[in-house]
Amino acid sequence: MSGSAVLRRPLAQVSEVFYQSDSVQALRNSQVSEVPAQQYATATAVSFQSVGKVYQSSAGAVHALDDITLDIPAGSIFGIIGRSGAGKSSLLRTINRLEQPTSGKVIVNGVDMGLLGEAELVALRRRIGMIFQHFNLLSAKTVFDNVALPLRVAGVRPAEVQQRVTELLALVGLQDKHHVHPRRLSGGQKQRVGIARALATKPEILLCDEATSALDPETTQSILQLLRDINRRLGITVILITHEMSVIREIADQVLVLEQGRIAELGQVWQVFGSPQHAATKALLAPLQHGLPDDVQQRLQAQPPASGAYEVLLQLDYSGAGGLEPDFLRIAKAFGGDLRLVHGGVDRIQGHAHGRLLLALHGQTALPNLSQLAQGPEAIAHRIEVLGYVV
Ligand SMILES: Nc1ncnc2c1ncn2[C@@H]1O[C@H](COP(=O)(O)OP(=O)(O)OP(=O)(O)O)[C@@H](O)[C@H]1O
Repeated sequence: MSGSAVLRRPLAQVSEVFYQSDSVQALRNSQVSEVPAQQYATATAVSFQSVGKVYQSSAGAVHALDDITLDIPAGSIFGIIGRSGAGKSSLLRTINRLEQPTSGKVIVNGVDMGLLGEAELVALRRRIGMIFQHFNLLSAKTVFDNVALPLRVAGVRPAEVQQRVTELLALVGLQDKHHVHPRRLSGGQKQRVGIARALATKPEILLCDEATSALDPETTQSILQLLRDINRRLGITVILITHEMSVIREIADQVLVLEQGRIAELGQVWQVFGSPQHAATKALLAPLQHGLPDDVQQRLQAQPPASGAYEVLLQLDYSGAGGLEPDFLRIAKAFGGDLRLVHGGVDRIQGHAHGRLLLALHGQTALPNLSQLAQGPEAIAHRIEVLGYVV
């Protein structure tokens, strides 16, 4: 049996004892072989069908989720983003039924979560791992015992617990920390323990609740790299919530933008980043954009000065569509040469160039037709705008 075959076992078998002796070998196999992406091309890991959630609070009813309908492809990394209170946690927690929807259905690998009895739910939760912003480790237990806990609760034999935990700690790079207590670990190491623990029962889905929000940027990168690795090597569907667009840009395939409990935007990450439609998406993307630096802003004039030398400040935007990338030779030709790069940058998201360049054009009297330069096969950018004039 291949590793991926074990990992993709249908959830209809939720009442079986999940952990089997072949699982360790399966994990080992799956660690060395990448799972072909096409295997998951049509499968759906989670299907939300008209999901609504209303909390009753002393201040009245809170409509946290409203008519959420979407599918999360199996084997993908799916990001959920939104401002504080948008409903991210509520939605994520309906997947393992930590929250019950008030209306609608959540279908996990074909199983209607709302129909499961308690025993089935316990078994199913072993197939859905979860990691948390504050790690939720047991401080009195060692790293080994934290990771072993879900296996022991599931009745796994000690020899197998030993073997599996050893493998998992090697997988997350903590092979030398078996007997250390969490208080002696860094934040990133604690999250690695959390990830190992979440993977202990060989889940098909990993839920990440602001998993990097308490970490510094460098540690965030290493945890995101680990999550990407787990997704690719083990074929586990990763569903993460975050309030940071940079996290989405780094690892997600698709992104859902929630706003006041509703779907504001949903799509491939490069498309949503390249052409954000909703005000909430634009606001979330703002910190990542190369806005006008203050010193340039202060010198910017709406009209060219009547006399003397000046520069025209141009903004060129790249949305990722059609394979169009900044080509400085063509840009210089289009504007007649005398250009300098003032500010900006381009990111590659899922192979698409996305970003913004601010260029200062010197000594120009007549500009070319900007809308023509942003159209058709000869386009030099997706959008070109004159921001003003700098003396
Ligand atoms: N148990 C609860 N009782 C009452 N209201 C709740 C409860 N849980 C969440 N809410 C409310 O539901 C809405 C959505 O909350 P949720 O935590 O899902 O949003 P979020 O996007 O995860 O927010 P954050 O980023 O701040 O964690 C908010 O208005 C919140 O106050």
